[in-house]
Amino acid sequence: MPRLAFAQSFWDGYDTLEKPIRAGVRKAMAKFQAMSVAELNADKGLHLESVENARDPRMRTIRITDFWRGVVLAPDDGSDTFLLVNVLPHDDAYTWAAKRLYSQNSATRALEVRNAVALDELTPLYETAARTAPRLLFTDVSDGTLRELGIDDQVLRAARSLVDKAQLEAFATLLPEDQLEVLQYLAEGFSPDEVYRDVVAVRRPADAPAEPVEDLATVIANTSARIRLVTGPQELEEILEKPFAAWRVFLHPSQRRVAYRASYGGPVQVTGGPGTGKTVAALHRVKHLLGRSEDSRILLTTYTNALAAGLRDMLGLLLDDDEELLARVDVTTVDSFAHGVVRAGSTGTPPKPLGDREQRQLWEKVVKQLALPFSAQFLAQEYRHVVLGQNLRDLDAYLGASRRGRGTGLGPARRREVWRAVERFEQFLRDRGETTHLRVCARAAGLLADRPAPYTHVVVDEAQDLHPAQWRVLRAAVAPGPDDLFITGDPHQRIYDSRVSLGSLGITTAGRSFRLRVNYRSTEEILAWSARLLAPVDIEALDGEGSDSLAGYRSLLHGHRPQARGYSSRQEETEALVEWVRTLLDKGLAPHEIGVCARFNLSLDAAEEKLKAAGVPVLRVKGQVTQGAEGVRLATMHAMKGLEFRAVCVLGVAEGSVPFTREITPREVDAPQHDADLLRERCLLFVACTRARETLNVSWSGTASPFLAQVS
Ligand SMILES: Nc1ncnc2c1ncn2[C@@H]1O[C@H](COP(=O)(O)OP(=O)(O)OP(=O)(O)O)[C@@H](O)[C@H]1O
Repeated sequence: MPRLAFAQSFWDGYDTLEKPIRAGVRKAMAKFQAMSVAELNADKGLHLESVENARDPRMRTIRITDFWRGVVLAPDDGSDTFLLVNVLPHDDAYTWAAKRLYSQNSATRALEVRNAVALDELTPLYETAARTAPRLLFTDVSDGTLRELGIDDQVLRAARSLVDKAQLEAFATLLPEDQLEVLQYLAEGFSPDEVYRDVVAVRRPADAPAEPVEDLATVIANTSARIRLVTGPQELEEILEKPFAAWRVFLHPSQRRVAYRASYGGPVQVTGGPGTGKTVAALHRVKHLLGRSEDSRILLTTYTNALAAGLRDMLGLLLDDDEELLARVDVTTVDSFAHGVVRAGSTGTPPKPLGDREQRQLWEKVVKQLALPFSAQFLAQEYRHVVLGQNLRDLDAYLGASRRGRGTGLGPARRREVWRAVERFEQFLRDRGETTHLRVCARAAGLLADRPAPYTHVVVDEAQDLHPAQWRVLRAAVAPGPDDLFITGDPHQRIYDSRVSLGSLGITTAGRSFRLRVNYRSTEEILAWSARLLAPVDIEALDGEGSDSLAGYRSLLHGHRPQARGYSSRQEETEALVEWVRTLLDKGLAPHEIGVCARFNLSLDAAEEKLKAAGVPVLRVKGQVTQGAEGVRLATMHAMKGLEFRAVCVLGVAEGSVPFTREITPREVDAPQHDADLLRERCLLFVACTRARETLNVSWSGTASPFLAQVS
């Protein structure tokens, strides 16, 4: 019996096919599992036929319905794997198939596809223009180097005709996948060695013979990043029945490498810009760790309860709702976990954690009572960054502590005054039966330190915002050793005021740090626009050592440029929002595929009212997102973390609001804190904008936010 495989190009369109066409696909595919090659060729219903004037002689089409045909790559070398590459209306299927050429990449050994006809047509035009260009894109890379990286004759000629990155992007949909990625990395300025390591080596099979083996079945087996092999009728039924979630199956090689490495010597750090599949990598790591031993117990954490609920659903999907496996994973936030530990270790009612605003009020009371020369804001920050950040328990520890990163110097006399304030603050909390989340974390870390670690592995998503007190809980939840911590995060998305040096907390990732660069969520236009928001600033690395960058960060998707527009009044801006939402709904977007966000809940109230009045269903996202409920999602910028929508409108990006003046410590009070506050607000806008998959609309009334100066 022949074997059957599905290319990613087929899945890209599968979910949008109508029911009868999907049924046709299932019926046709079942035949591939039931008949011999000779029977397939003779089957009248399937009508397997070759494509006239095809660039690839192995191209065939098959009947799906009267009007739809499947495009199949058929082996002609005696091997037995058929590959379904697309399903299209009859005429389109033939045109598409005739232009495509499948080939094996000489370096990665994977199967790639190109639009050979378009490449032949376009290259000479670009070559003519290139003759008079002052500089070509790949001047500095020799033919020999390009060939070692898998570039073949046709692609080499095209590459030599390009003058800049924009032209490379214009070729992107025509070029073979792995070769395109090699060229994109080179165009970003990565050295050939780095490109070999990050693009070729991660794909090339470990046991690849010196000379490529060319039979189609072997080449298909080398292409797990883009092709799914189906082993039996049950698997076929399952994958065609369920909505297809590409992230479950087709990992980018850089994702697969980090998630499925058998074992690491210690903590691992995976960074990458928004939408690069860090959460997906974390989930696959959980799957791998569960499969390694029946004794593994895993803590999977993320930042908010809403995100934890989303992770739980995704994990269920990835593990096919296997109850035994799911029972071995706790998915929660660090705070909830810490509360659980403290609750289990104490009798009586546990103290109630206060929110930021209530804590600020308490600090104000302290300042007033003790008549101190500090502001409540200063004390709250000192307590958070220095006292809790370093887990200082008494005056002596505080007197000797480093206050790196704090702008105002404090001599011993001043420190004594601060400590008096700390003691008074904590006394207030005790008297009122209250606490703070970070104090609960400090307590939980202490309790965990005295007992055997409850987990064999801890996987941390959205790690960039965790406070040292939260890291201490995670450190204590698993014994130091191989595969203890797997950490994913993006320092460009830091939106809370946390500063960490992971090394000083016993979490060293040196030699085990990886970066993801391909964005699966947003179009290149949205990414490039959003990345410019961060261009003027330096971003500290996730582990607190050195800085991070978005070099090489890119998307394979293309679309419209984001719109940024100012209005003369709030009312006009809200009216434009309603119009924008209506246009998207008319285009066929479902309400829940549209996200509207703003810095303040107040701005969302106005938007909600206007949208409702226009008959548009809306749903406020606060904490948990109600599953299944329909409505345009309205969320503050903070609540947008980790979410994504086909279209996003960021409202109210005006001076005074973004950055929010009240949240910015005056420069004269504390210069480093002032800069940190501004950076946090800038990152917040970046997070909001990078939630958009296809459409991004940014608006304001009055004067635009100063952060928009670099992008428009
Ligand atoms: N290998 C993949 N194939 C297809 N889709 C993928 C893949 N990896 C990730 N995605 C999709 O890309 C989107 C972003 O992925 P994910 O949420 O894991 O990224 P992230 O890096 O954690 O993003 P952020 O930092 O912005 O929260 C999701 O819709 C996810 O399903």
